[in-house]
Amino acid sequence: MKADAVKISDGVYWVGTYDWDIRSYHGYTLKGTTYNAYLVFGTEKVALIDNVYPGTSAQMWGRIKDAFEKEGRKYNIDVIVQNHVEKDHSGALVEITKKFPESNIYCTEVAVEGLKKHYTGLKDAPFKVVKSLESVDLGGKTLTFLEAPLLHWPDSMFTLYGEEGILFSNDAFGQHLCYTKRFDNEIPENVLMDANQKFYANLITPLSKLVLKKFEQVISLGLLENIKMIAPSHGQIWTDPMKVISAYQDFATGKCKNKATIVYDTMHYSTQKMAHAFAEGLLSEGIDVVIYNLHNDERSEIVKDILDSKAVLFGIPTINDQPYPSIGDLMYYLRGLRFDRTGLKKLAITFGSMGGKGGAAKLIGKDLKECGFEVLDDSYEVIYVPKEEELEKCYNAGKRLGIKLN
Ligand SMILES: Cc1cc2nc3c(=O)[nH]c(=O)nc-3n(C[C@H](O)[C@H](O)[C@H](O)COP(=O)(O)O)c2cc1C
Repeated sequence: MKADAVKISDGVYWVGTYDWDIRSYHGYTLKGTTYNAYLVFGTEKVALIDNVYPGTSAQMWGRIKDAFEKEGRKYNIDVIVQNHVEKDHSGALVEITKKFPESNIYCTEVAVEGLKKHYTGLKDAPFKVVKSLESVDLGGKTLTFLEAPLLHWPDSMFTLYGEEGILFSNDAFGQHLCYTKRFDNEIPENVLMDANQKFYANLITPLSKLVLKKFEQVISLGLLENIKMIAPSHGQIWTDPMKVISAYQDFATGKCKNKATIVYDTMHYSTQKMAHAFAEGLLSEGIDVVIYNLHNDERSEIVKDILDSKAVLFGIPTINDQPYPSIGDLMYYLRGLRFDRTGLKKLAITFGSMGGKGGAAKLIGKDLKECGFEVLDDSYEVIYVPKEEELEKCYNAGKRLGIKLN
């Protein structure tokens, strides 16, 4: 198909694809995303950095053809860089190697194994294993590789086009957005930063310590000041790298807003009344409050707000001697994300309505401790519909928490 390449710098083009229709990706809700691939034209060689999700490659081929026409160059890719194994960045790799059998695939040693496990067509592919600070010269343009194990998979690496200071960071610094403009400053800033936060919360949170280590390494190698642009594999390209780097530093060190997230579910609206009373108490102390109802809202959005909240309040009624089960989905997710990996524990309060012995609030309090939260109180349980004085107790508890957070 015919599709235009987007020039992002001298001899560098975005040749990725729009996925307009995707609404859920490994449980992450989104309204479309982009799979960003980039072509870098040196005087001698041409490199393709990352590629696209299986089934979307027609767009990419259209853009690649367009970029070659724009540059007036012979249609040949010499260097294939695969920063990460995951299918949304490697789905066209077999096609690419078939079209350009003379080209090498530059990736980490771990990536070779991962790619072979994903694609039988790569059994005898011409891999070229690279290590940190090894380079390939394209002629006037140098690509330098930086291994980034576990950021976010064991195979991950970054590629730096040194002369122009463009960091091809793959998933790091990405956002699931599907705008038709490619740069950060071409879309509303709040939308960009919100998408960045959601991406960090869901994919990078458990890696916070590694993020800080990687920043230290990049600084000690003197690379940071050279980075003028960050071109991730999803969403917008950062022309202001420090904006996203400082956001990552804040997230990775557990810096929070004066904010609390309340998450609840309810069968007959009693727990909801309690949630609203806690919210009013927090608001009376000037704390920002975000409320999610587990019946309507899903985990990938909820954790975005937990990320920069100092406290989280969980309200769950008891059913069959257990917490209402919708909390289980979120709880398993929190257990993996481990918001305390920053070294700081978020405060938590649990509450809920019951009809008999109750116990849900205590049970989820125990689970939350195991997930790395500091549970302040797990005893706010009321029988059936909360009375005015019981709601006042919730309000006062919210207020006390607000004072603590200020
Ligand atoms: C199917 C069912 C099972 C329940 N099991 C229990 C239980 O085991 N222990 C208890 O204390 N309450 C139990 N309850 C009572 C609820 O916890 C109670 O109605 C509570 O007020 C519901 O809070 P909500 O209005 O926020 O949904 C049960 C309710 C239902 C509908």
